[in-house]
Amino acid sequence: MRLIVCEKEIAPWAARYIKQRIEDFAPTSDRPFVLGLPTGSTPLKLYQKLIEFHQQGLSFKHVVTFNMDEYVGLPEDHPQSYHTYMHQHLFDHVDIPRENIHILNGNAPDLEAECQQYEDQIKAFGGVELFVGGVGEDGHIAFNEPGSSLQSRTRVKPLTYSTRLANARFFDNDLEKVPKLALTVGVGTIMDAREVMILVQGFHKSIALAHAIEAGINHMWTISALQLHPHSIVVCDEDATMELKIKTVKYFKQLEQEMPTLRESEIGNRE
Ligand SMILES: N[C@@H]1[C@@H](O)[C@H](O)[C@@H](COP(=O)(O)O)O[C@@H]1O
Repeated sequence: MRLIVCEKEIAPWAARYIKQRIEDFAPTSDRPFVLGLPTGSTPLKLYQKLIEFHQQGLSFKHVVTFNMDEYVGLPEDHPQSYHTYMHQHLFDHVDIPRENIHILNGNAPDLEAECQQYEDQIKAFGGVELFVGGVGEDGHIAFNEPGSSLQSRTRVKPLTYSTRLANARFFDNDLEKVPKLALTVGVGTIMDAREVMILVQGFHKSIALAHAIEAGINHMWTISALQLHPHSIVVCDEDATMELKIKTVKYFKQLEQEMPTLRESEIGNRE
């Protein structure tokens, strides 16, 4: 695992990394770059940066995206649906073809079939090249709440009280308006990606980050599954490191200083 500690903003590092991965991959229509994407407040600046890069020439024409999750029962055009979020904050501003965009349909008549179809589509594209994600305060990735199987696949998931409380800010601070169910890719789906990059920002995520980096693998902190991934990167700000040992932070910072290369694969034996 790489831990990138950014002094303030994490978006510039993360956006540059994604840009470089897409450019190095040199995607074509026959061999697109398959990118997993998150929602939430953390990736907002990342998307702004990617739009800037697009304005400077980065193309998403041969990028295929799979979003992590979507609420169940929220109309697609609801201001808080992840469909709306993604179009507003990224897709409407770049040259990605509509047919390359995949977001789970939380209004599908058969939700289980919808989830299975999503898994099949990912497989049909040869898997996800880079899955970008955020993390909840309770350590969840996508909507894989505490206690989720670390081998889980895309499925319907009830949201915990704490997640609904955290997300009530997007629903007029009214808990009753926050959906109780979501469709989400599983921990196993994320772990199958060739590379995973998780963004962690703010003091309120520091306990989750400590569980991800220093504690054992535990289904109560689904982010900790990343410890088993051969190519994972956690990009965080200083505030998020507050619960980590000073020694841990120094160690990872030193590693980055000594090996200033962007690609894990080029570093080879570092995991
Ligand atoms: N399903 C999403 C997660 O994918 C996201 O990582 C999390 C954190 O969001 P934020 O970045 O707003 O803290 O929110 C939701 O629960």
